[in-house]
Amino acid sequence: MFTDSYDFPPFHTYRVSSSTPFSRFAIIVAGGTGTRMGADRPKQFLELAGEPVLAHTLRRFSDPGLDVQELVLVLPSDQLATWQILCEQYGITVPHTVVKGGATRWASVRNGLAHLTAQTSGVVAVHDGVRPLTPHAIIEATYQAAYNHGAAVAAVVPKDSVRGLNQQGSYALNRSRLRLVQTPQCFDLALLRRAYQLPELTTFTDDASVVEDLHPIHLVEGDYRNLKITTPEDLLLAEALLRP
Ligand SMILES: Nc1ccn([C@@H]2O[C@H](COP(=O)(O)OP(=O)(O)OP(=O)(O)O)[C@@H](O)[C@H]2O)c(=O)n1
Ligand SMILES: C[C@](O)(CO)[C@H](O)COP(=O)(O)O
Repeated sequence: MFTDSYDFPPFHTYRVSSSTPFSRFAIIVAGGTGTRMGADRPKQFLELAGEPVLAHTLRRFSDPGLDVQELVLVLPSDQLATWQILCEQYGITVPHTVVKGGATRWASVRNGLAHLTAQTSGVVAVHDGVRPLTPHAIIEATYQAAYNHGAAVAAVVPKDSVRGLNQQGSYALNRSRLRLVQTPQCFDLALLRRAYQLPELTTFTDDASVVEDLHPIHLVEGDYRNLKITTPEDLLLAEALLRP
């Protein structure tokens, strides 16, 4: 939870906090093409510290301490064979199920969720395949917060000043009231299913924006190291952060 004066109140409790263990699932979305990276292949397959970006991400979620029961990996529909080759080449043995992605992140998440039909209850994390550095504590805290509140996403305070745009030019925004949203984004399974039955809107940029009309989103303090690999310099930063 954030502790500054603009902390979001815990709007209402979706489920009372308890030490009862709950089932955990994860959907790793890696169905994008990486246009902003401009590489010769989707950025999730690029090498980071000796192995594909996606291998790092999968390993974070397969940490036995998290006890994720089912790991679904969503890939571009024309890249399934590539991933199989990479798994053999790099000896990637993390147990996971591969699902074909869609034209948008929303469609990829929906396809991943459709794979969890056998599951009746629990908390599901949606995580960008291109966030390979997420600390264990952030994943755990987001699962726990979603168990207690129904919907929880990791977010950080902006470090830079922020300006909005208008017809005259631009104007200052109060950054203490803003948060930069990361993944994981964790949800009660039934809630996420309901949200993804609604039509896709062009305003959806993440899962919180899909769910928020149905349920308040609880923010968990994220981590500046939880980079999303988007443009070439992000890969350099990630390499530096992984250096012992
Ligand atoms: N149709 C899509 C689009 C995106 N994603 C995934 O959503 C995450 C965040 O998206 P982004 O960083 O925008 O990835 P890309 O869409 O690949 O990048 P770009 O927008 O530069 O093309 C990534 O792990 C990406 O693979 C996905 O699963 N399916
Ligand atoms: C989901 C996300 O990573 C949260 O910050 C982000 O919204 C993805 O946006 P992108 O435009 O697909 O990179």
